[in-house]
Amino acid sequence: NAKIKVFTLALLNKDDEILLGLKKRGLGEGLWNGFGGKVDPGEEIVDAAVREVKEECGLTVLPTDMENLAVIHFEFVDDPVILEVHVFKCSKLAGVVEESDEMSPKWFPRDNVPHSQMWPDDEVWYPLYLSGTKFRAYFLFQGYKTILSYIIRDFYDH
Ligand SMILES: CNc1nc2c(ncn2C)c(=O)[nH]1
Repeated sequence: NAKIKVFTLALLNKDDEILLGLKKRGLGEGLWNGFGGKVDPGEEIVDAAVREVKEECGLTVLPTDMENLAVIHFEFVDDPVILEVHVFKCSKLAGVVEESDEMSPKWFPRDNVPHSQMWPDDEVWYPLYLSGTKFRAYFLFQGYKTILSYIIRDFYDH
């Protein structure tokens, strides 16, 4: 009785930096991550991505400037809920970065992010983000720290 929960994840970059947020509560608390969250019922995924960026770091992004990078499915042993994370990247940002209840934002060099304080899967697929390769991926987790197995297929359009 698998149930799919759809999330967004936006990787915002400017020149050679990426904006990450330190999650203050909820799923991924204490980890640095891109900005995103749940997609509301009836909401377009890209619109949810735009909404979450605004809510979590104050920046305004146009839906047309959100580039689809990946769809990643996360399964957790003994948990029927599968997370379907739609990863976007965007480099056309407007507004001023603001701290929110959810996130403490900080700019990092794109090629030097704090992987030891990020989701373990990020280290696996982050090089594809840096090289701009579109991909689909599946990760099987045991708890939130251990990856039991994963598959990465490039160019998820087909
Ligand atoms: C489970 N790994 C994982 N989950 C995420 C991520 N971003 C949002 N969510 C819910 C991520 O990077 N890894």
